[in-house]
Amino acid sequence: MGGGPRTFPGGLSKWQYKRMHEKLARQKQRGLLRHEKQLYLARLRSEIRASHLPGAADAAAASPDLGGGPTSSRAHIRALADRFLRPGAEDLWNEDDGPLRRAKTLPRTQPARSLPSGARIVDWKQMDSGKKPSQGGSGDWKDWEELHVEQPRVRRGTGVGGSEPRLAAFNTRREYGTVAPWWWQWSSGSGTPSQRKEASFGFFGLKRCYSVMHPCSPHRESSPTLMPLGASQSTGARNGKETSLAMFNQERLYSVAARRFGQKWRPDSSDEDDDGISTAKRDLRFGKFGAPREEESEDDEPREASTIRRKWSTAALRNCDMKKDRRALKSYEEESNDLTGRIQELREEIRNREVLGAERRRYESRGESLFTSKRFDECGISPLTVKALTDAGYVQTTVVQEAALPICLEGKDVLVKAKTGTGKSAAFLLPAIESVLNAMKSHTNHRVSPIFALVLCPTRELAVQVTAEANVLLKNHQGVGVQSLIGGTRFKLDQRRLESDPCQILVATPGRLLDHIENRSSFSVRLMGLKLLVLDEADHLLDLGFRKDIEKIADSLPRQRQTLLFSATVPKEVRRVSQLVLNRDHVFVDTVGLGAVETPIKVQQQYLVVPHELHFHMVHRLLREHIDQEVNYKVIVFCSTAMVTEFMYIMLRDLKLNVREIHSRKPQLYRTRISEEFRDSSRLILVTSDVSARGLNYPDVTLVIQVGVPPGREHYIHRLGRTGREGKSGKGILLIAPWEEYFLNEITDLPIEKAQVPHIDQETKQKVDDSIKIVDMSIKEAAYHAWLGYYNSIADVGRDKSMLADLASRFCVSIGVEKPPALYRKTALKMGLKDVPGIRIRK
Ligand SMILES: Nc1ncnc2c1ncn2[C@@H]1O[C@H](COP(=O)(O)OP(=O)(O)OP(=O)(O)O)[C@@H](O)[C@H]1O
Repeated sequence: MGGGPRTFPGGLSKWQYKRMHEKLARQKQRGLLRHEKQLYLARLRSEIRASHLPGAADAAAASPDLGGGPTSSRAHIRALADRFLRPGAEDLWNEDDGPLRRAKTLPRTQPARSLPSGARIVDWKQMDSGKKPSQGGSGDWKDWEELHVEQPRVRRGTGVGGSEPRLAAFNTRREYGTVAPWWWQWSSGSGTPSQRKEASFGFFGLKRCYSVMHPCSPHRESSPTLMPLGASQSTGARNGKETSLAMFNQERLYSVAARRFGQKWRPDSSDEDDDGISTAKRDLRFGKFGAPREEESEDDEPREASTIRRKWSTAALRNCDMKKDRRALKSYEEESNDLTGRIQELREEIRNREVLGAERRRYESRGESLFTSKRFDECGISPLTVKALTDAGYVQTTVVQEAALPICLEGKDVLVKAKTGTGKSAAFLLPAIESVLNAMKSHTNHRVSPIFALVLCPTRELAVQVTAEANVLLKNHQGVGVQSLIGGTRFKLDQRRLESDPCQILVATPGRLLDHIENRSSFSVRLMGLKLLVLDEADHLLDLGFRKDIEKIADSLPRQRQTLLFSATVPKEVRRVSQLVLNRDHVFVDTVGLGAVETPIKVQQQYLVVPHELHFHMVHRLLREHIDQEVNYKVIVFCSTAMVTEFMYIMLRDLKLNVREIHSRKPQLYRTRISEEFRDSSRLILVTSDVSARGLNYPDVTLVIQVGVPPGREHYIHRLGRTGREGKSGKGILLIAPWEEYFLNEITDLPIEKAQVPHIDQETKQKVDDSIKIVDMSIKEAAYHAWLGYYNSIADVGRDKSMLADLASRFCVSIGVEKPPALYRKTALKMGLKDVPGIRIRK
């Protein structure tokens, strides 16, 4: 394994080194966020303060931008607004920023699942009704067996079973969901909570795009934007088109924001004096967009405002916020030109959005048919590539390919979100090939053979798969090559391969790529010609575990390049950190849609709540049942850790099931061989860990079983996505213990149902118990340690150490170990498990 000359400074082991990096990355992320918040609040404070200083009006006239410094305050506000309010950035909003859609579409009596804007609204509803999501489950598994065996199928969320009181603490997410928005709590006004909630809905329902300025707003309480729903709607845009126009009207946002600080805003001239701009001009600016004028939507200064302003104005940023030079006003013609350009931009944005929306509606109305009517020969890609595509059976584009290809081929940076199994690989490989072909035309230096396109994948198997797909697409292009660079192979061999067979497209895993960058200067030189960088499974690559490596890699690549990010899941945090690699003007292509179900519609999703002690028996039972029903079965069983995977594999093999295993503890050659075998066969079961969760395209998987809670919602979606690919049907089962039900709160928007628990007869139970017995004790011990480490790292579970120890003991029973194996003192210390009852320490 490994093989490369990776050195770990300070004599650290690989794992210590990895952990240290993860910790540093976490700290860095926290620091960045904190810094950004502080900066933002400081800007706001300085604005308010400036407007209240003696002679502020004069000063404002003389020096309208009191921000000064490297970035002016208004420029910073504009930058933030740009980032958070551009079309498609809705998912960057925090839970407490309020609902995303207009209030009109969200009748409060409507069931949460049918609300278009999804989970956020559910939280508010829960808050309203004081209802809590179901917390089923009994404490004792023996009682449970009697109680649950013939339990009728109940849809989750309808409140089944009683909750296990001491496990209620796990429902932290639910608790967060009910916390009032921070700006709301901040409010100094009176009123009943429900009234204030109405007000907040009204505010965001009407002009959510303004709320980025809200933290500094000194007049929240009496602003007309805080009116009840009905009233606020009456001042909203008058028809559908106007609504969308108003949504994109960023100038208007800046203007309103500036007014909130007692200053005026001037489109596209953030640092300029706004004096002298006539109302007529302002009307011209806003009237054409169909949005109401500022005067119509913004209230006068409220009474409480001055008090709050005074309070805030005590914060001082001193001279560093003072603008030094006064800038010249733009001429009227320049203004008009700006405006015309802006209108054009807005029109384009709206058209793009309409096209994508229409495409998505078509996609959904076809019952999630994967393909569009657009053919590859209409996409502007090389005829030789089209020929290769046709040979491979690709004629029509899929939804994501149709949506992403034109933008990628334009050379723009793109972040693409599309469901699992919908053809994202081709959507980034085709632009990569085009980019290479273009670069080769202009490349004249034959001494070094540059790598023009680099694709990063989080796992080795995925990198191998993407390389294979690229090879298929390149088959008619003489002189264009693709290679993979993955861990688990010998570094020297990689080196020789790269030198003897230079490629233009490289598919790599981050760790091994970094080894080459850091240790081979000739390799870094080859990367200097890079034109295109792709991050497949981008959210994972930008996650804490990889981020440091990605940052280092990005630092060693040319800044003038195109970057494409692809994933089936794009959480908010990832949208934020994606700016590490994307340029500011990147496009976000979301073929899933905000509030839409993120999993393939044709995949039936169920969950089973079974005590830990019976998990292995239940997996065997489910597999047997599936094998009986499905002639060409092909099943993937996901386990939480590599060692639990190993345990499960040995047990199932002993039960005479046709089973294979892939996890990180296996040598790479073995992993690749098994992966290929599983891809090409049917009537096979693959037991695996999260190394197989993302991107891997195993055709015709009929069932995915997830044993225990996945680390997060995204993991659940990606694991499930191994079935129901290319628009086919499939089935997913999540097997959890009663205390793991907290996870269901993370996937409330997915169509998952509680399934009837199959009965396990005594004979089957005995058979499984016997197979558990034959597993080697060292594997059981390792599985226990790994299990403990896994759940300790999950915040919802790891918080209460004594409970964790208790649950781990129950896991021990399930793997046939009476007494929990002892931990090394150092490990226990690191995990915060020293002196915790139930945790044994090695002497
Ligand atoms: N235009 C097309 N025509 C026919 N088949 C296609 C087309 N595009 C992709 N496919 C096939 O669809 C399957 C899924 O593609 P791919 O692996 O790229 O999905 P994905 O969206 O990247 O999935 P994941 O999110 O799991 O990574 C593959 O078998 C691929 O060959």
